[in-house]
Amino acid sequence: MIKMENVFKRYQNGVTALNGVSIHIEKGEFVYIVGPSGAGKSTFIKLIYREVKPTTGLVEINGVNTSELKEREVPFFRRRIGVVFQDFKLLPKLTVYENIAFALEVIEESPRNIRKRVMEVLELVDLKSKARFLPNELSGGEQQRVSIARAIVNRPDIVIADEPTGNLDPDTSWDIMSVFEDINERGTTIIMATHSKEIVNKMKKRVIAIESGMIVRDESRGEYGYEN
Ligand SMILES: Nc1ncnc2c1ncn2[C@@H]1O[C@H](COP(=O)(O)OP(=O)(O)OP(=O)(O)O)[C@@H](O)[C@H]1O
Repeated sequence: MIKMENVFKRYQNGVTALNGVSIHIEKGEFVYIVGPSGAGKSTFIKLIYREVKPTTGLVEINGVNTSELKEREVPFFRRRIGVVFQDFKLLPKLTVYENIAFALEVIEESPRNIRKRVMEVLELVDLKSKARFLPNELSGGEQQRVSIARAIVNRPDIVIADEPTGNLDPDTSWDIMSVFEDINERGTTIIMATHSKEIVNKMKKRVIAIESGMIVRDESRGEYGYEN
């Protein structure tokens, strides 16, 4: 499902963010990406949804070589990938409902289907009662739940999350993690970059550690492995 072979990523300023990465991630896995600041975690995540392309090497997602994608094919490719960010990235003038529906409107789902799917995901993240609220009327954890709902409303095969609990307090972070666990139990692959030692050590999932652009550890029930 996610395959990288000997991937190098060098940015235009000359920084080599990834330095020969090879990895396979299968459908339904839950994977933590850990490592020091600047190690290349975000770059690894961005390669998966084709925010960046490898300089050399192969990145294949759901059988698609991302280097071969044309710009106009990228939106279609991304329909099968949900993305959750540390800073939520909700549209401030749209309600909770509209923020989620937007992801379906752009792919021209029928109004009936949109309503059904939005209500389903709002139920999953336990926010039905706040459907008409604006993002700034919600707590940080609620906003992150909206952004997760938006990421999954297309029923993607893969959800990637870059530091999704980075702006949240510990209790709220655990709520968010249980939402990700629910989504994973329904068969969706989850790839999450995090600096949270507590979360990684408690969850006992696959852990891939990146340092200086290289994979230095890949354990099936791993630990965070750093002091922070
Ligand atoms: N768009 C860019 N242009 C140039 N250099 C970049 C760009 N994005 C990242 N880098 C550099 O690539 C390296 C890896 O960055 P990346 O964001 O992937 O690390 P990270 O492990 O996610 O770090 P953090 O934990 O601090 O978020 C860093 O040296 C960074 O400065």
